[in-house]
Amino acid sequence: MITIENLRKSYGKLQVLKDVSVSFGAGRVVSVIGPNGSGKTTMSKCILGMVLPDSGDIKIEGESVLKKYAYRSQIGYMPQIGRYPENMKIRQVIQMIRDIRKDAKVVDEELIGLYGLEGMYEKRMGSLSGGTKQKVSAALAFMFDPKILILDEPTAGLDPISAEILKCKILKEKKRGKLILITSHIMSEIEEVADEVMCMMDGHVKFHETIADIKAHTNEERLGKAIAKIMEEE
Ligand SMILES: Nc1ncnc2c1ncn2[C@@H]1O[C@H](COP(=O)(O)OP(=O)(O)OP(=O)(O)O)[C@@H](O)[C@H]1O
Repeated sequence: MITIENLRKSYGKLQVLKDVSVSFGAGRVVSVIGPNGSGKTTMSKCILGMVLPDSGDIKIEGESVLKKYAYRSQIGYMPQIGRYPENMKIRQVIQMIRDIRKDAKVVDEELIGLYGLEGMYEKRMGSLSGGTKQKVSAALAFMFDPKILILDEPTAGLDPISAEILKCKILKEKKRGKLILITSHIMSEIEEVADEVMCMMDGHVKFHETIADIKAHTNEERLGKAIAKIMEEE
């Protein structure tokens, strides 16, 4: 579904992506892991067209998406920290996005309901707690039934019940054939929702394997231990 070929990106002298090639298939949840600053968000932003790579290509269903924009309506994005106009009410933000996406055939309001956001519609974005802002971001990311979801540390700041709601939603959408890329540092969470782990290190793909293969070839039951073993080995 997404194929990344020889992607490179530098910010000034800092080479953040050094020849990244990887592909992700439909109906999969892929956890993108790696140390802080290893280039995970930069790769996601390249897929989203928010950062232009210096070289390489990104294809979605076989077609290059570089310098194009129509494809973005197929991607739902939940940023690490959602930034919204402070003065707008939740209701207005949701309405604004719905107006921008008037063309959307499906409007999925499941998370709005499960998170009880209607009850908070008149609150201004600037007055919301970090977790509530995350809930708005999650609801918006899933709203237009995108084929691809990119979720950057989606459960950070969510209480356990709200995190559980999001994990159930991720698994439900995966079953419907979506590709979901999740950046997370929480091993237990990765183990619960992901099928594959892609590990970035120093701008390269360190490994990209299914969780079952990672456990099998390291002979470790716990994913955290298995990953630590791979890091030590290489
Ligand atoms: N717009 C930018 N201008 C300059 N440097 C940047 C920019 N965006 C990111 N960087 C740098 O690129 C490197 C990779 O950042 P990136 O956000 O992709 O890492 P990450 O793996 O997502 O990290 P984290 O786990 O902390 O979220 C970092 O050193 C960061 O400071």
